Amino acid sequence: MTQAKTIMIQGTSSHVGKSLLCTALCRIFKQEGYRVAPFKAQNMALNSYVTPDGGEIGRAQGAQADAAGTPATVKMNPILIKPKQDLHAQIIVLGKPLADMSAREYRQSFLPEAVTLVEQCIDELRNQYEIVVIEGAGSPAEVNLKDRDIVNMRTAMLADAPVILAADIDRGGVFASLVGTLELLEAHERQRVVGFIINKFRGDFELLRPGLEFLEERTGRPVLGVVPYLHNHGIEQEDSVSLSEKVVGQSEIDVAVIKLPRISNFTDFDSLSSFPGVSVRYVGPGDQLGVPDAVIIPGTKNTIDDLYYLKEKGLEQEIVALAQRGAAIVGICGGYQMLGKMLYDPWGTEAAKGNCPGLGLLDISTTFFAEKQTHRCKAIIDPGSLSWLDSSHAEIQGYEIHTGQVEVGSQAQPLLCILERSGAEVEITDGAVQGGGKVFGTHLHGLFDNPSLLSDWVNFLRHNKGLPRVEFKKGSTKEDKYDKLANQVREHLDMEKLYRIMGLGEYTP
Ligand SMILES: NC(=O)CC[C@H](N)C(=O)O
Repeated sequence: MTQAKTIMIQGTSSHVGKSLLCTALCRIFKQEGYRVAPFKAQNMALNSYVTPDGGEIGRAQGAQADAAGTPATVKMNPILIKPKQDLHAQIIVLGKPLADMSAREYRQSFLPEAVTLVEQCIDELRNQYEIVVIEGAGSPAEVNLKDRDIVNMRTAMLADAPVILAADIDRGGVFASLVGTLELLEAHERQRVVGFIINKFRGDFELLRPGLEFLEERTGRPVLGVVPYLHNHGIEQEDSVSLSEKVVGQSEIDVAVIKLPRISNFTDFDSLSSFPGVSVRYVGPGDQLGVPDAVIIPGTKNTIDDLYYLKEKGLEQEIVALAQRGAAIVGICGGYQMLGKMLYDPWGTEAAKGNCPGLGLLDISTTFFAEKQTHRCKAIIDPGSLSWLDSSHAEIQGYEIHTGQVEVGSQAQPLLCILERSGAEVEITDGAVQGGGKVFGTHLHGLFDNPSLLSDWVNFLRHNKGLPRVEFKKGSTKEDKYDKLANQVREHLDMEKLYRIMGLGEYTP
């Protein structure tokens, strides 16, 4: 059986744009007619993606599979590390939680097996697809971590992948970081590096040219592309760094999202922040909550510890006071659980801290179980639960990632009924509402990615302020965005050289 060709993007550091470059490559090769799969051996992130069969992987590989036009599978990101408490993380293996481990336990008891797992996944993908686009993590030159590397050069060797080193010119130091990274690699690793990509360029190309010549002369390797800084591409990246880059301007509707220490799936609010007239402010430690029109408590890897955070920072009282003044309050997943009266953690699934009273804005109580629910869902909002929702907008989609189970008390009303979970028909109520829809919560992530529901909610907030209705004009689709990204990146890549390096034959534009 012929195995897929492979190409790997590694970086000189984190956040040089590896994920986005891999997404672009997945789409470029798809456009060229290849069957493409993305791969990253191990991710550390709290934003995760639920595969169609209910497995949990990093969001970047999910987006890359979408860009490649293939269903995401757990093999594309077999290990996902979700930091939970300071020194502990939940280790997700092949889409399901394996155990909570300290860094030391991970290294000693799991890493040796991990190599075999990574190898099997790469082999399977290579047997099934024609091209596998592989992403590294951080930098391959962390000499202190070399013995535990499974995600950079170890993966490149297992996949027999040529490696392109990418660097971020916007940060500066690009020549030193590329030459320095090469220098610190072992000879056999260095041989794998076939060229460079200078990413996030926004200067005068003529001024850069001597630098490129220097690089090629000094290292004997080509610069395969100088890719411009791409703004507003609208494509998800999972790094938490990207949250601090989100900028907000002045606008008519002020939505405050509490930036919990273990915030998860903050991509939930991307569509909301693109809605005309809405600004989404992430309120972190030291930021003022102020008097927003709505407060959203987002998902969290650790509801109980993050609830203590709200209490310690005085945010609990502030949010309750805002609710009393009539602000809209929304809780998504962990944030939904926090809005309730009590949270019980009899088995210490979340934290060592046991039970904890919630904000009491919804008459619900949550108990955390060992079993985690990860599903893509179709659901229907209960008629009459949200006074502001047009009844023709009640069918929604979302996804679940939680261990908590909620009981709804008599003062609250259930929000919705899940009708399909991971492809199977079900009938499960979820979420709760009080005050006709002023305060509500649900376990479903991706709620605001339902454009009609989003528009109705924003217009409800506008109505409360005496502002006129606005319609949410559907922007470009995800498919258009991937095509645009691919076209922009392709234009700045030496495709002929890339094809030759990957053994794909002649490139015909
Ligand atoms: N995604 C989330 O917000 C999860 C909430 C909570 N940690 C649970 O597992 O139930």
